[in-house]
Amino acid sequence: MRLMHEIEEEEEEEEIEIESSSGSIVELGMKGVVVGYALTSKKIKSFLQPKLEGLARNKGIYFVAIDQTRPLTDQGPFDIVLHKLSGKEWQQILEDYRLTHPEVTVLDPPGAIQHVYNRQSMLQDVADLDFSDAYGTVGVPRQLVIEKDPSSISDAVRKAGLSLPLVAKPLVAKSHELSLAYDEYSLQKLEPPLVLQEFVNHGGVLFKVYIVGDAIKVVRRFSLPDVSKRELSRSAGVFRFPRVSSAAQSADDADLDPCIAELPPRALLERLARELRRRLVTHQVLFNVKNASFLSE
Ligand SMILES: Nc1ncnc2c1ncn2[C@@H]1O[C@H](COP(=O)(O)OP(=O)(O)OP(=O)(O)O)[C@@H](O)[C@H]1O
Ligand SMILES: O=P(O)(O)O[C@H]1[C@H](O)[C@@H](O)[C@H](OP(=O)(O)O)[C@@H](OP(=O)(O)O)[C@H]1O
Repeated sequence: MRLMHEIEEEEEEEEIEIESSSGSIVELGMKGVVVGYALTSKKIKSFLQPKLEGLARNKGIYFVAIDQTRPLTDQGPFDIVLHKLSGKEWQQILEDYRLTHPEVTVLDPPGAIQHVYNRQSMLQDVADLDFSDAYGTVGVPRQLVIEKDPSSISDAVRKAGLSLPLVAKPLVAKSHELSLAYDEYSLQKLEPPLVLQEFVNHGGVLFKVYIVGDAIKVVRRFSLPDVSKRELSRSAGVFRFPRVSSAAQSADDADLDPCIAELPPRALLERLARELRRRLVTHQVLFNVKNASFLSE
């Protein structure tokens, strides 16, 4: 991204006109920041809302839709390319564009996304943190990656010594996709590639932490309730929980026991954000924090 003072110094630069996503022609002069976006229609609906566009416009930030049927280099000029599309062809287009336009910030480069899309590589960074201080500890639940062959799962689980119930998540992250397997026999019903994690009782509440730059925002969400030994012994099967802890599950205003409702200490989040930012080369960090009982394990 060009810095404001650099833009101001470019005295000879011509004013440019762009068509904003609302369709109106915008004269940018020398001060605007143009964000070209390539998003799914789902993401446009959830993210690019009129309120955001208005706020951004007031700050001189303009969102411009990228036309995927035309070469990227023929569009813009952009200061930032914001995208959430997958596919090899699109990745190649972005990589080529980054080479010819090093002055443009691509959010995020395909290589950096691959790293956080895959739950194994993403969680490896967390496991490597070796993070423990006065405010708590951070770790990854005991887990196992199953690449293929559902019939081998129960053997692999036994060998790894994982305890039931087990949480199953697609290896390549798919938001809010989650299943819970209560018994060994049912494990063969799961669909690899996936990550199997020991279920961690956490009081039915979790904290979702959003970090962009120096800004940290924590929200409280309802989660899966604790599983007691008694319940485990009486339950069998695989249960899907596709929307667990999604935005509709907000517990921000719920009247909860302070023991489970207390937000994670700010100092812990700041340190965690700092550490992860060093390791994950993406521009945004988003992670879920279970409550104090999880952190103190
Ligand atoms: N090992 C676990 N033990 C207990 N509950 C878990 C465990 N892992 C995940 N959960 C529950 O499932 C939810 C989804 O967790 P997951 O790690 O799959 O996040 P995600 O799909 O990456 O979420 P998002 O896309 O919302 O960031 C968590 O919010 C939590 O409620
Ligand atoms: O609303 P929160 O709890 O923050 O969860 C988000 C997930 O973390 C994102 O992964 C979702 O985006 P994708 O569906 O593009 O992965 C995102 O989808 P959305 O942009 O359609 O709302 C959300 O589901």
